[in-house]
Amino acid sequence: MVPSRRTWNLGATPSLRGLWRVGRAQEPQPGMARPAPASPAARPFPHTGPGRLRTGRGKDTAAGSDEDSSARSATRPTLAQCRALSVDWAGPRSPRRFYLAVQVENLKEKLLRQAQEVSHLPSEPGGTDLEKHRDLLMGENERLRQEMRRCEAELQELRAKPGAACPGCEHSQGRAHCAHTLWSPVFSLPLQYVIKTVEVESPKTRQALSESQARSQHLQEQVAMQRQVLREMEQQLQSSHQLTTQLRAQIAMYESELERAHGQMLEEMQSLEEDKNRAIEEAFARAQLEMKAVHENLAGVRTNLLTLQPALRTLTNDYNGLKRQVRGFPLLLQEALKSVKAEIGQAIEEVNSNNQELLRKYRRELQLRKKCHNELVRLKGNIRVIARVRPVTKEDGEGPEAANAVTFDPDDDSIIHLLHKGKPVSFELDKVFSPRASQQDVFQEVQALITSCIDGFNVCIFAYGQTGAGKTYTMEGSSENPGINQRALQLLFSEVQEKASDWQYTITVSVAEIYNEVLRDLLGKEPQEKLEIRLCPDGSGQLYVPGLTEFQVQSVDDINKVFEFGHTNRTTEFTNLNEHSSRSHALLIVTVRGMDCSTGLRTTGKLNLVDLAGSERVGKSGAEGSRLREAQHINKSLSALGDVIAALRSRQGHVPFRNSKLTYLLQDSLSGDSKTLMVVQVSPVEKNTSETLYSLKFAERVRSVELGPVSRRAELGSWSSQEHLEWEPACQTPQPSARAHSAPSSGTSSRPGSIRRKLQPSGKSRPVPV
Ligand SMILES: Nc1ncnc2c1ncn2[C@@H]1O[C@H](COP(=O)(O)OP(=O)(O)OP(=O)(O)O)[C@@H](O)[C@H]1O
Repeated sequence: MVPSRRTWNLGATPSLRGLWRVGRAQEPQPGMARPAPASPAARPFPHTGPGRLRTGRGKDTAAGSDEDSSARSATRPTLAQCRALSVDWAGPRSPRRFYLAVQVENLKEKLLRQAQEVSHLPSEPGGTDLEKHRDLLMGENERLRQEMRRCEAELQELRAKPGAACPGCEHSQGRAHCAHTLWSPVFSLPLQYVIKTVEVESPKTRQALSESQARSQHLQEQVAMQRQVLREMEQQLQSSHQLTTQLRAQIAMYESELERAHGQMLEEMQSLEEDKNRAIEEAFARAQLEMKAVHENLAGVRTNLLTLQPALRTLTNDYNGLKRQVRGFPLLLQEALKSVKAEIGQAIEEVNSNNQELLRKYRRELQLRKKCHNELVRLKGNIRVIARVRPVTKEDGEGPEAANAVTFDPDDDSIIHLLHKGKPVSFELDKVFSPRASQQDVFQEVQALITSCIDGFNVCIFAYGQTGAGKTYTMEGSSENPGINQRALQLLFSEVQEKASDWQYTITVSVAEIYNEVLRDLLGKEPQEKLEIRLCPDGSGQLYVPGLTEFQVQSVDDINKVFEFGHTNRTTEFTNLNEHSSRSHALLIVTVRGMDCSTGLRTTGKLNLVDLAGSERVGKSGAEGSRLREAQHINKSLSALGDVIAALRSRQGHVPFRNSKLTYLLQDSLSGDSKTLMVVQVSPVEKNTSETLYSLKFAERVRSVELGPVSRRAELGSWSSQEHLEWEPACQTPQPSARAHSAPSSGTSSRPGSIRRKLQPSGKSRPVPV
């Protein structure tokens, strides 16, 4: 404890004894050298600091005299030192005075330092240690000040006694302030005491001071922290103050706005109140006006009511009158119905009679159409001859023999030119098809004939020509490019389909061949069986073939099956089919039977599609045996066909149908108003020009037979038997006269190609060259 250290016990502590020795050591001895003058910048007496004293205290006594001598030299102050300390240096430089001055200076310095420390200590209350330390320091200061005052007083006193010599002082003058006076027990004790006290307390003070400084440092840090916290809190408080100020300003603003809004609301309420009152007043005034108008209307209505009452009475009377009338209405209705029924019956009768009339007209028109068609065909020629030239094929070979010998007229499609043995020969037919003509082109030419079959006409289409000239190609064709046979049946199907709403049709087909004048059924179960042609037992004069199979066909598929079946029968029968087919006539007989659903009218038409045997003159080439026989039969049948066609065209009374099986079988399809078309197939190459020449001559001859007037008349009589129209027994309509319809128009002037007829020799047919 610092205060306890202040209890002085001078003789007890070793430190005091050390200090005493130091003090003695510092005493100037006689003969000692003056201390060396210190540098002006140095402290007045630097070696007299506490450290120096402490070092001297411990070691000087024991160690030796080096330090004592230096200390002694140091204790004598230099002139400069004395001046620096404002020591009166007029007399001898007394160490005593000098020490006092030094003491005073040291004390001042110490005092100043401690005063600084005290000023640096924080002045806040609550720091207990700090406060104590400060108190201590202040007490110490006070004590030091007192000490310093005392030293100064002593110093003054020494100055004031110039005559007092100090024993042992080397100077006689100025003894008054000789340092020796310091040695007097009276004077020296307090100083020693002070020195010792300072010497003793200085380390403790310094230690306490350092501790206090450390604590002070710590406290300063804490204080700094507290100050920081305080500053932050002050800032927060300041910002809170600012916020509060702002909020208060806002509240004030809101309050003023509220007040203003309240004022406005009051004003609006007042104006609304005024509006309301005004509206009520206006509504009231309006209501009063309306009420007045309603009253006026009511008065008017009352007046009207009074005037309407008589009208109402009139209406009531009318109503009663109507009621009475309604009561009598059923009677009226019955009467009206009766009269209407009578009218309707009359109308129905009229319609019936009209219908009858229409039916009659329809039938008449039908006959007229048929007549027109007949006339058209007649004008074209009932027997028409066309030629088709096949293209040159590989089978024709090469070289001059395969050279083309046939040319055409670019301006007239009925002319064909043949170069025979270097001579050009021309023929005129109804139409000539070049090798470029397609199957469809040829079919186009014949399809009018085919459709006439649906109307009940008999039609015959022949393919005539030498072997390999293209007869089968034209009639049958290939599956990809079918010929007339298949296209004809397809056309019949489509036509029949179109008329299905009014007519019922059945189409049947038969396939036969004539080989060596033997007729065979290619669809029968016994294809090798010979068939005969007979007259119908019904006395109609019609021919029929007992046992000839007829297949009913309804589609193209059915036709294909029929052809396939016929082909199979032919294949199994003959080993060399191609050879055989060239030497036989193949016939496809299509029968179309129809019935008009509304009139009951029945029709039957026959379409004979004939692929004739090759027309080449085998017999003249010296053939023998079966070949000769075949050739003779072919010759016979083709001659017969030529004769028949010639007879028909020339309208001869007798037509030699029975001269061959072929003409006999086709009799009903060649005579009357039936239509015949012959397609003469022609090979174009040089080697076949002879056969081509004969074929074309035959075709032209057939076509160019002149119709004589006698034949026509005679034919008029015979044609009446060829009527295909049959009538239902129920229909009482008289059968139209076939004669009338089939009669040709007067004269022949309307027939096209009359110029050709003038050029042709008159009518006798010649036998077909075979
Ligand atoms: N217009 C044509 N276009 C192309 N090829 C044809 C034509 N006409 C005939 N041909 C071909 O000529 C060849 C002989 O024809 P096709 O068999 O029809 O003669 P054909 O007169 O019927 O003989 P056949 O009397 O022996 O039956 C066949 O190969 C056929 O394909």
